[in-house]
Amino acid sequence: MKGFRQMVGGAIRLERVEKTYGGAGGVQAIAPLSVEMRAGEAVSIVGPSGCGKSTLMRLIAGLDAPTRGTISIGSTPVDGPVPDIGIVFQRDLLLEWRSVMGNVMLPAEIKRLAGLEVRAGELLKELDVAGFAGAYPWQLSGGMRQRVAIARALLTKPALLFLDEPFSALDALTRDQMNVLLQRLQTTQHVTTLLITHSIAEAIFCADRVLVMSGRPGAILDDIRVPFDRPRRLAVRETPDFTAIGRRIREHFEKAGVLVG
Ligand SMILES: Nc1ncnc2c1ncn2[C@@H]1O[C@H](COP(=O)(O)OP(=O)(O)OP(=O)(O)O)[C@@H](O)[C@H]1O
Repeated sequence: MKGFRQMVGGAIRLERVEKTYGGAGGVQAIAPLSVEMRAGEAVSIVGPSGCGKSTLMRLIAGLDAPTRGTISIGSTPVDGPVPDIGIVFQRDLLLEWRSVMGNVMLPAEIKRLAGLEVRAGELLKELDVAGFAGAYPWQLSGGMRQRVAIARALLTKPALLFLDEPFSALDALTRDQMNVLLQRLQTTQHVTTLLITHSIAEAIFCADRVLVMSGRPGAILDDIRVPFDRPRRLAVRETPDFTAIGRRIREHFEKAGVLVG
């Protein structure tokens, strides 16, 4: 485990990565793209629908191979599924027949890791669902289910946490709560986080850096550092600096014609 942790603990580096589905004449999802993410950094990716955000995440996770270019994590090239990575999707993918604790402990069972019960309990507490450890997913609200999915993703202390539009199906208030919770987790869990979102405010609030993607084939239009201290309160969204970053992102989309203001 320690050796592996060293392997995935480093920076994520993409060099001239391209992805075309379906061979020559197929759908070019990612244009040649180079970017680096530091270990422990929280990065959001925001971009129009179909621009290749999920593709990019799948490539970094090693779940799909680039057509051209290279990806490495630390000093190790990504040439297959990256182990020790927690992934959260829009659908929580909880197993309905398992309790909350049973769902959170699933990665430990699959990887045959013993002694993670205490960590599971701590994560449920940190995510404010400790009182529901014995409940079943169908007894929980959407926001609570997603908290459990995040606890499950973090159980084995992954170096990387990837979230693909995790809060898109939640109501606005619950989504705000989840944003506060995610940025709190990023400071307590010291995990490199990659968040894909359609929400400009969410992208800024949750991250140290926002990558703005163009329409397909996806390229990086802008790379914006987010300067706010942590922990962050929602009120930061009303500050002039936050508004200015939001405007800068929106202008990219307006210029590209994907957002009419
Ligand atoms: N397995 C696949 N085979 C063929 N084309 C695909 C495949 N996966 C994605 N695509 C295409 O690649 C492009 C990028 O898709 P991707 O899902 O990465 O975009 P996205 O930015 O995550 O979209 P959204 O915001 O709508 O979720 C799209 O045109 C999509 O139709």
